[in-house]
Amino acid sequence: MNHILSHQPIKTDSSNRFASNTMTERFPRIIHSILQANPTYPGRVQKRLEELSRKMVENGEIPPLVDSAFDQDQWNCLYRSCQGQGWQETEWFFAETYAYRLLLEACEYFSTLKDPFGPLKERELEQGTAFWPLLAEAETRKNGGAPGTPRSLKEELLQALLLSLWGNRADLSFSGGTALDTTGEIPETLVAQDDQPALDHLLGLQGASEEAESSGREIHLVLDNTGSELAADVALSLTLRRLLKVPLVLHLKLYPTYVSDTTVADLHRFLDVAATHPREEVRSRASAFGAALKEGAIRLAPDDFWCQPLFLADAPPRITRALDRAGMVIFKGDLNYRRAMHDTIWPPGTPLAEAIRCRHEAPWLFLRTIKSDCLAGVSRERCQALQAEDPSWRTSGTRGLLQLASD
Ligand SMILES: O=P(O)(O)OC[C@@]1(O)O[C@H](CO)[C@@H](O)[C@@H]1O
Repeated sequence: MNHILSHQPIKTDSSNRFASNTMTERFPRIIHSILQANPTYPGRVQKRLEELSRKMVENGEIPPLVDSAFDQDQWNCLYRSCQGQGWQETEWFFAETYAYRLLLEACEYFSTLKDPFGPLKERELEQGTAFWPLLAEAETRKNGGAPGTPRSLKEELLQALLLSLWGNRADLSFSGGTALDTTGEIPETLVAQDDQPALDHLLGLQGASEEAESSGREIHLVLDNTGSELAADVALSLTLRRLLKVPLVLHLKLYPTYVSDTTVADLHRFLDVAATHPREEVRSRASAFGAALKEGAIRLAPDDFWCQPLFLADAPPRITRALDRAGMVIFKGDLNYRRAMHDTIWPPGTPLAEAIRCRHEAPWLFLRTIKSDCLAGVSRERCQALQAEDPSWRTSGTRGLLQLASD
């Protein structure tokens, strides 16, 4: 069995093969890729990274942060939950998230602001393929109503949501990114699809003008990876603005983490490269997004909460207040799903509300390519059928979900 059902967060021990493998093999491979991508790191940085990798492989004790930093006290408080434990015998959500913070410390990020994942992110942008979702959005916008394109506002919204969902496959902490599926149809590879209630709610937010902001009709989008996924999320943002005329708030990571998770710097770098793309559609979409940022119709909300091993039920008031102001919150990706569902493998059929364990004023929509075992809200029958079809369905990144949690 790859995983054991329980009401507790996934652990990095033998009870969960994928989590255990993350700490013994996958994260050490990420450290190795960072060393290769940053050949000019001084010896002391290389040594710290190699030591971090060795400790993980050998199930060494998880170390505290040692360099002073703005968030050191908070992390040392969080660290107490695992003090004395080894990397292969603790909660996965904490271990993995903290490992990325230790990686930043080893790379002296806060004294150089040099993103250790920068070369990897840049490589994806240089390929040019990262901008493909913007071409798909431009195509839909141009051909609206033509044969084979969305005929209704609902269909167009759904196509943008699915483009964003499958954009989550391109995640450098999981793979080098794969082609996006933008057929717009709901493939059978979605294990849950609350598309109709989600679309009905989104349509109810339609605002004729910007007064929508005061009436709690903002749509909040909690971003995930930069590159291809960000392109799909920029396309989704532009579609939501064009069709619903609602203001958007994009939540991002305050500093680099999980290899390709989007920071404000990443978003501006993405727009700068898109502005010089050979395809006019990409340049015009980047320009439209930049204009929406400039006029305040799209706002950015970076926060280090999204870099910490805290579940949404334990979010600080500044985050809760912001999300409760929304007309809908759209959470992108696997990590944010884990954050909402207490990174637990809930018994099949467990309702989302039971897994989330906190009240939220706005409906929460999850657009996730499934890359880890955490799951809720999927029936026993569906789980059994998926398991019979492909035992790796929970971690292969080939299944997705579009789930709506409304209190
Ligand atoms: O949030 P994303 O980028 O979609 O996925 C990130 C992630 O969930 O994917 C891996 C699981 O395969 C984890 O190591 C990591 O937390």
